[in-house]
Order: sequence, then structure tokens, then C-alpha cells
Amino acid sequence: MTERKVRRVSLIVLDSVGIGELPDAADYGDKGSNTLANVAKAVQGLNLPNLAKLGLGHIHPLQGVEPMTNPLAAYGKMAERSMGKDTTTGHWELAGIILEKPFRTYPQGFPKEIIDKFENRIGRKILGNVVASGTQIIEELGKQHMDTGCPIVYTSADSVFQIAAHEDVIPLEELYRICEIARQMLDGEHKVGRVIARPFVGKPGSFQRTANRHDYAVPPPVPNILTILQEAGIKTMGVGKIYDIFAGVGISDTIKTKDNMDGVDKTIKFMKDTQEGLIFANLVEYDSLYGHRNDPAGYARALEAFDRRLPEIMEAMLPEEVLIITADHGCDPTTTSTDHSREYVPLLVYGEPVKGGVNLGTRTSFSDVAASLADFFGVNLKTGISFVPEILNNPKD
Ligand SMILES: O=P(O)(O)O[C@H]1O[C@H](CO)[C@@H](O)[C@H]1O
Ligand SMILES: [Mn+2]
Ligand SMILES: [Mn+2]
Repeated sequence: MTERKVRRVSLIVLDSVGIGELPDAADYGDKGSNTLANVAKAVQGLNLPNLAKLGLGHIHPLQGVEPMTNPLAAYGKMAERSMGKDTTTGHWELAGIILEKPFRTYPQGFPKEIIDKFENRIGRKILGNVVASGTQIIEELGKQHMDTGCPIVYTSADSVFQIAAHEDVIPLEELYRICEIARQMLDGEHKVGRVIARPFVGKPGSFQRTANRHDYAVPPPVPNILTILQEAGIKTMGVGKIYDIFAGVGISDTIKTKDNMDGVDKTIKFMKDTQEGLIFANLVEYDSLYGHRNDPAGYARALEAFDRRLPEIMEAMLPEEVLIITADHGCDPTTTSTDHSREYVPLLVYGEPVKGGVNLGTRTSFSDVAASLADFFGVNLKTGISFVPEILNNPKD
């Protein structure tokens, strides 16, 4: 057991904010993807003065983001070691879980025997069973769904079984129940990463998805850094999707969010209310509203909105606190693909305990974050390489 070095760590995941193709990106159809750099180019330069001050411009050339002299944070980028590019795999690796076997995906839809069994169990036929973008598939099949009462099943490049239904046709309660049936069924050989309820409202031509989305994840392997911290009596607080991504395992407290700015508000609320532990936040809109929807201008605005809130987050920090800003995969909105991209993620580590300006280089796994959390909190974890020795101010040894 090492010595505890900080009181609190705030770990903020900017969902899908990748920073350049991984060496094996071509295997995933993602050659040339670079979410941050391509968004910056598409809008002729990003206005991110606060992230620039931390050192974002040192990680990769980004139009409009200068590499400042004396950056306040230690900076680098991380490769994903697990074979995947989905949210679950990315977050689990940040928590020290390396998936040897990727979650199974269904580029041709789900096998007949699964669909037959599912239809029998829920007492309704289904529509779709294809790879699709969620907003497009409800436009395409929404009317037929309303006429027949058949839910729409679709998947993506991620390991997901998504069920879309109009809230007036299949009430939420029933939608959640049929998702639980799917979750139960999709085990063993067909253990998909997530079953997702995708309710929507409105009329044909103007359907809108609602905030009643619900994710049913497979529970993560243990131990991981969250369960280890919890067992050591260190509180773990999830903001936004974190609780769902870990199926609640290793999460002491959780708070839901409406959007990115609410995610920042709730993160700051935890920072004000709790004096110690890990605050683990996910800001999902980069991915859900802009990355998957191929909207670089919206993506840029959302990055700039976060940047404007960064000083508030920094002010809420304790003297013995470290802020880590990173991501879970890419989702380049400038490529034709509407799916995630296999990318490096940025790494910024800031706070009084940390030496600014240290180049943390190219890390071989996201699990270096977990190893560093273990190091900061003085607990043991066997995965990843801690960057704490490289950045700690006045190590007490
Ligand atoms: O296109 P929509 O429905 O937003 O779905 C996207 O969101 C899913 C889960 O985050 C991904 O697998 C992708 O399919
Ligand atoms: Mn994600
Ligand atoms: Mn996504």
C-alpha cells in the first residue's frame, strides 16, 4: 500500500473527444479520423483558451489552439489497448479493465433465433433489426411502428441492442420491461455490451427522442479501480452516464444530468458538497448530439461551451485535488461514418499537487488513468502504468 497523496480527484470524460487515429484505425474503418483536429479544421479554428492554457495545443496540432508556453497541466495522449471503440470499453479501460475479447457486434443484425425468441418473450413482432443511426431509423420506421405496435430494434458499430418505441405506443414501463428481457437473453455467446431503451415522441416527420433513454450494461469485471477505492472507504461519485456504464458497480453515489452544462453544474455540486473521493463525470453530448449526427459546427460549439466553464471547475478545486480531463474514444463528425472512431484520447492532468508542463507522452493504455488514481489515493491496482511519479510536486518519500 502506498501513501495517499490527494484528497480528491475529478475525472471528466469528454465523450468521444478523440485526438487522432490509432495505429490500427484502418482495421476499424477509421483511417484519417481525428475528432478534435478535424472539428477544428471544419470551423476554421476552435476557440478554447482555457484548455489551451492547460496544454491542449501541445498534444496535437489543432487549428486555433496554440501550444502555450508554460502550460498549467501535464499533458499527453493515450491509446486504447482493448479491442474496441465503444463507450463501455473506453470507460472500463479508464477504470483499469482491459477487455481481452471485444464485445460482439452485429453488422448484419441479430441472428434469427435471437429475434424469434425475443418476439416470443415480449409478445410483439419487431421492425428493423439493422445497423442504423437512431434518428434516421425512427424517421424511416416510426409510422409503421405506430400503426403496428412493433418496436424498432437496431444496432450500430457498437455492441448494442437498441429498442426504439413511441412513448404513446409502448408505454415507458413496458419498454423498460422488454429491455430487461433482452438484457437477460443476451448472455453467453451473445453478451452485447448494452441494451438501450430509445423512447421517442411526436408525429411522423417530426419525431423526437426523449430523455427517458435507459442503458442496461453488463456488469464490469471486478476488482477495478472503482471497487478498490470503495473497499478502501474512498467515495466514488458518478455524474451522468457513469452509473449506467458500470451498471452501478463500484459507484457510491450518482447524479443524473440533462445535458453537458448540467453535467458541469452537477460536477461542481459534488465538488462543493463532498470534500474527498473520486468524482467521475461523463459529458455525453459531444457523442450523442454531434459526433453521431456528423455535426462539426455543433461539436465545436459544445467544446467551446465546456471551455468557458473550465475556470469555474478549476476554482472549485481543493488544494489537494487533481483534475483529469480525457475521453473514451473518437467520433469524428467530419467523416462519412456516423459511428465512433478508433482514436487516441487526450490527457490533461492539473492541480496544485501536479507539475504543469510535463509531457506525459503517448501512453499505451487508458488504464494508466486507473493506475494513477490508485497511486493518488494510495491503493493497489495491478493494471496500467501510473504517471504520478512523473508529475507529483514535492513527493514525500
Ligand atoms: O444513432 P444513435 O441511436 O444515437 O445510437 C448511438 O448511440 C449508441 C449508444 O451510445 C451507439 O451505439 C450509437 O448507435
Ligand atoms: Mn462514448
Ligand atoms: Mn456513441
